[in-house]
Amino acid sequence: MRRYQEKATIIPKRLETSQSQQPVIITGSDLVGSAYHWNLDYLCAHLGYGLYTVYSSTSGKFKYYDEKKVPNVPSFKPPTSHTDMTFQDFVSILRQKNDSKWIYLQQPLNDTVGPRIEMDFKGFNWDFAYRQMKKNRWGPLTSNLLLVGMEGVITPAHYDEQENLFAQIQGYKRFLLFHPDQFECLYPYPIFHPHDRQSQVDFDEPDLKKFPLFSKLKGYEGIVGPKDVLYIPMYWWHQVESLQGHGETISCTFWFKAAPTEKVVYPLNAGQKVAIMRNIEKMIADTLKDNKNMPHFMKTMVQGSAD
Ligand SMILES: O=C(O)C(=O)C[C@H](CCCc1ccccc1)C(=O)O
Ligand SMILES: [Zn+2]
Repeated sequence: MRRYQEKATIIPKRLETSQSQQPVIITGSDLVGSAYHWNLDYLCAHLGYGLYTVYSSTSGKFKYYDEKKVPNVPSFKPPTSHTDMTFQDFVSILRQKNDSKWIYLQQPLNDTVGPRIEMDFKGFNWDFAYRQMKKNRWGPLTSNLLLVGMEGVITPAHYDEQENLFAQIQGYKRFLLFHPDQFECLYPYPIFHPHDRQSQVDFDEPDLKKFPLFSKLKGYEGIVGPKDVLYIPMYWWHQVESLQGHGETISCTFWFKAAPTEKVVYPLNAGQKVAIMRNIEKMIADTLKDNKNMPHFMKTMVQGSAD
């Protein structure tokens, strides 16, 4: 956890998820056992010639942004660019070792893949995946994202709105995870901002004047290696780093929709509060139309009610 807090809680290792929406590193699941032999050469030979989205960054950090929201912030400067290319082209750029250029392939697995990859994909331990889905009452599986990163790439702190079984195939990734109730310490961007769901705090140079509560952050840390599966509960913040010295990383995510909320039980849990805050923020943004008034409007709303 380096400078972020004195000591992190180590993410526990288990044989499967527990029903408590807690992060665990699952060992021995063989969730992607049929892909343990995946490496760059094998993927080059068998992925076929479909196009893959490859992000590039000058800083090694790949802060996700929603292109559809860029018009909302005229001054927004995208921190990464992306192009679509064949996997073969991606690997040849990767092997040029041009260290000023950081690249990161992030592509949902689709039916353009060759027959060998399709066979490997069919060979995933789907029983295990569906057992976790049923046990935790998640919604349906939505997508499998193939991630191939240079060593050293970082995905800065953000949260996703789906449950995630994150399978590591090659290389090592350090995860920092933070419970949704650490919301106040991570200063998310406004919902209308392209960096919605991302933290405004640069973990390497935190501006503690602007983000004082960041120094109160308490989190979990875990390193996933080949064959490990990390359960990232929905709404949990996470930052991911491909560790130097272990070569490029290959991962595959299994994203599931949220469990349908049957009866709302009070008190609400932290994730439900995030969902409600997001809905309210969206309604206000839609009503105000002009996002500039948002901060003042919300401050007035809160301060006006202060007794
Ligand atoms: O699996 C996760 O949730 C991660 O954050 C893993 C992360 C890459 C995420 C890419 C991504 C793209 C668009 C939206 C959300 C995430 C990594 O491994 O570097
Ligand atoms: Zn994520």
